[in-house]
Amino acid sequence: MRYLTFALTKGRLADKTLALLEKTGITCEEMKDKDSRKLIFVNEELKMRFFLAKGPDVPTYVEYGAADIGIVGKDTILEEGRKLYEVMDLGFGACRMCVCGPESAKPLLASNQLIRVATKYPNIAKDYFYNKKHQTVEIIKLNGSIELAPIVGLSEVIVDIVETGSTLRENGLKVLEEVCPLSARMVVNQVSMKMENERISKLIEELREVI
Ligand SMILES: Nc1ncnc2c1ncn2[C@@H]1O[C@H](COP(=O)(O)OP(=O)(O)OP(=O)(O)O)[C@@H](O)[C@H]1O
Ligand SMILES: O=P(O)(O)OC[C@H]1O[C@H](OP(=O)(O)OP(=O)(O)O)[C@H](O)[C@@H]1O
Repeated sequence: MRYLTFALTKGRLADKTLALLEKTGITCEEMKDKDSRKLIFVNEELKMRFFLAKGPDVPTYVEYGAADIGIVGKDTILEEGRKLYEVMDLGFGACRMCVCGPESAKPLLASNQLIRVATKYPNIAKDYFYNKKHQTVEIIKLNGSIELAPIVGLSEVIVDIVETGSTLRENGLKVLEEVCPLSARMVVNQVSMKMENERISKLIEELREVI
């Protein structure tokens, strides 16, 4: 039997991902050691391999077949636009992709004026405004602390993740429009889905039972 390889997302989603896998009996104790610099972990008994990667890299590993299965946020799946199967909503990591800004930016969203949109998600932002048949927007790519942009005058609005709403509140910003709900998803390589159908289907069933 060949090894089934899992690409898991580092950071916020990691602990919940490992906890969920553990509920189905998929364990990898070594992976919990936060001080370890080891990159790949093997469970010989289950014939499975696991590694943690930056979110945007997870769909890349899965599309190329370097990982059979990935666990990653829906935002990253949409942004990366890779060829893969999204097979399951895992429920955790729930948040929303939103257009946010100061209340004063609301009329701009309904006008024909060109607006600047700062975001870590340029493809999601572009698609959203294109589908809304909105006026052309200028997308400004940032890598973090996106809420700063309208405060310092870099953009009129932002497209970003909202979870509790605290970051917006503490910076005098509001949700102006909702783009889509988000959560962690399981994704599968298109060839692996055929070649390893039995093992992957069994895994999906087991995950369904514990979610
Ligand atoms: N409040 C939140 N903010 C950001 N992402 C969230 C939030 N809640 C859940 N998520 C999910 O967690 C993933 C982001 O995880 P994390 O915050 O570790 O990465 P990141 O901040 O984008 O990475 P980095 O720190 O490398 O820039 C998102 O892709 C999203 O699906
Ligand atoms: O609604 P909230 O619960 O406040 O969560 C949303 C905030 O969390 C994320 O930022 P993150 O902490 O990842 O930092 P970053 O902006 O540097 O990416 C996101 O980009 C928002 O800024």
